[in-house]
Amino acid sequence: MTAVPLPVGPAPVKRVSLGRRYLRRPLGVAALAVFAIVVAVAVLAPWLAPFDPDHLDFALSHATPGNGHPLGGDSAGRDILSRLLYGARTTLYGALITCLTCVVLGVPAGVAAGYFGGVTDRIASWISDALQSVPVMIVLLVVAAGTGQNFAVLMVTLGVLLAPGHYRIARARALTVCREPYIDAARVSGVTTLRILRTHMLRAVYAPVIVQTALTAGIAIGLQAGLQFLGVGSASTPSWGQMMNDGFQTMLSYPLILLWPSIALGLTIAALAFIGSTLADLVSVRVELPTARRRARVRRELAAAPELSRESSGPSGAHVHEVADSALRVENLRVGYATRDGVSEVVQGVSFDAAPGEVLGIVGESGSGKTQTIFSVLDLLPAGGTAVADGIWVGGEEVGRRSPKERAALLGRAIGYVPQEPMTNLDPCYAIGHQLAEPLRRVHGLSKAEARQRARDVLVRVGIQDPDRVLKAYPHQISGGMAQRVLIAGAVAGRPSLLVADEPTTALDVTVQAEVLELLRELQREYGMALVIVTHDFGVVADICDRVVVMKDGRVVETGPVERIFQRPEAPYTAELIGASLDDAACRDELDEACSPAGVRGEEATR
Ligand SMILES: Nc1ncnc2c1ncn2[C@@H]1O[C@H](COP(=O)(O)OP(=O)(O)OP(=O)(O)O)[C@@H](O)[C@H]1O
Repeated sequence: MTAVPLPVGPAPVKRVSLGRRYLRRPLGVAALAVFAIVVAVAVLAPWLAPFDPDHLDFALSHATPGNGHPLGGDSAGRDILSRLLYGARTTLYGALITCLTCVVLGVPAGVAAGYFGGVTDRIASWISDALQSVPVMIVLLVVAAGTGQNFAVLMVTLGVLLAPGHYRIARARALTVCREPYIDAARVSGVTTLRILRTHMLRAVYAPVIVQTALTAGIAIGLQAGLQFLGVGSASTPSWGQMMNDGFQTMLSYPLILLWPSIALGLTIAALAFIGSTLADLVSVRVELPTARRRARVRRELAAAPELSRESSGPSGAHVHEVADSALRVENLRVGYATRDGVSEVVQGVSFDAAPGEVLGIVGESGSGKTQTIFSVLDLLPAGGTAVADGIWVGGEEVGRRSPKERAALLGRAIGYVPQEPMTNLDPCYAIGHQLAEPLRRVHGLSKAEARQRARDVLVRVGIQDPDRVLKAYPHQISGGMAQRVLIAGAVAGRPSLLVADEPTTALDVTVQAEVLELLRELQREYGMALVIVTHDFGVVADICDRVVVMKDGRVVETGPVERIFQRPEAPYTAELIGASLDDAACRDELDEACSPAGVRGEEATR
């Protein structure tokens, strides 16, 4: 196999600017090129136009292309090419006025409504709704009649009528951003409201506003042409809408007169629509989903890695049980992400196992690869992540080579999962009862009544005092500790043989942490499950684990029984981690106890 160099550890993420990402989209680049040509034509029209656009030459009336007039002449005998070039000026000038009006009115109003809420939001939203219910064309015709067809006033009016688009986008973005902790932090540290609005809020809305502006420009150009087609606007100013009106009169006998302005209008509106949708794609999709080819490349490179150097990237960790005796066995697991510089390998040949009835802790500092390891076991790696392993066994059966569908079928049946953040893992739109009963019905085929009863029973089992109230409650109506109990109830409701818990206590306060750990231990004993618990805290390991796998930089640095690891850590990194946990949790009795030889829990460290 060819040796492929792998950068060890995750490569730093390079921020690529919106402009550079845009230039990688061929359709977007083509649209931008077309629009740039229209802009250049509009600016350079006086130099490019071969004739005065209003010069009448009756011999040119309905003339076909040729004789120094590449596009021929219109009904009144004017050069079509010259009028088309000058028409681009009118079109873009009108679109510019409309877009500026939308941005100036819609964006500050939307940001203020989202940020301040209350009366400001109600009034601004009411005005926006009212403007949206107004028939645009009729209002424009009335304004045209009332202002002597003043083009600029018409375009400003159109901007006012289209401003709700910008308002809604800015408001929605501001509503999300103003709840972010960094905005609270800015407020608390005394940053003025004006500065928060200017630096944080406006920066957050600029990308969607650019997208909306591109789309609005297309709409404005279309409506403007419609008005000119109806005869609104100065007859002495060349415009594409007017030219279309002229061509429409003689469409059957001289179709070319209608064709040229239609092409110009169609191309410009299409270019703006493609620019808008390319930008929308770029600002809304942050994660690039890997193609099948990219995935295959990562897989090939990961598979090639062990042959490079066993010392630097070979398997790490060890097994202590036979495959048939293990609830979980992972052999030489590698996880990689494709980056511009090659594959970034975030888990590098990790091996470990856990027996039924055993509690295995996977411990390590932040970024050591714990979550990536267990997500590979669950087949829940984020988009872009690829895992390869010599084998993953659950309950003695090899599952690593099964299809994604078969892997998914293990979740909720053979494998239960308790996540880190209880609140974000419960859907705020559904009652707890529904969220617990639904998987039992879908996965285990229970009837509605049976699923509800099973959900109630597990809630009682995880220590919820008033299960009937909790079944009817929505996530925001229960505490974080209760939410974690609910998730534990959901994870064990299907009676799995393996329970995986990812930092299950990190988001909870200290007293609730101890209760949740105790509950996990009890359930694990009662159901005879293997419990694999991911944590960065040796206190948690001391509390409930039998064995521990210590990870650093995507590799296993040490594996062993908890008592041995605490008393005689072999790797200096393990000793460092234990020391840090002791410093952080000076009053945690279990940790002090585990570290003192006298405190060994009776059992000898036999493995
Ligand atoms: N989607 C991703 N794309 C690229 N790299 C990633 C991705 N997710 C995680 N990583 C990288 O994988 C490495 C291991 O991450 P992992 O989440 O497993 O760490 P961890 O040990 O669980 O730490 P923590 O407790 O902070 O989550 C990290 O350095 C991270 O940068």
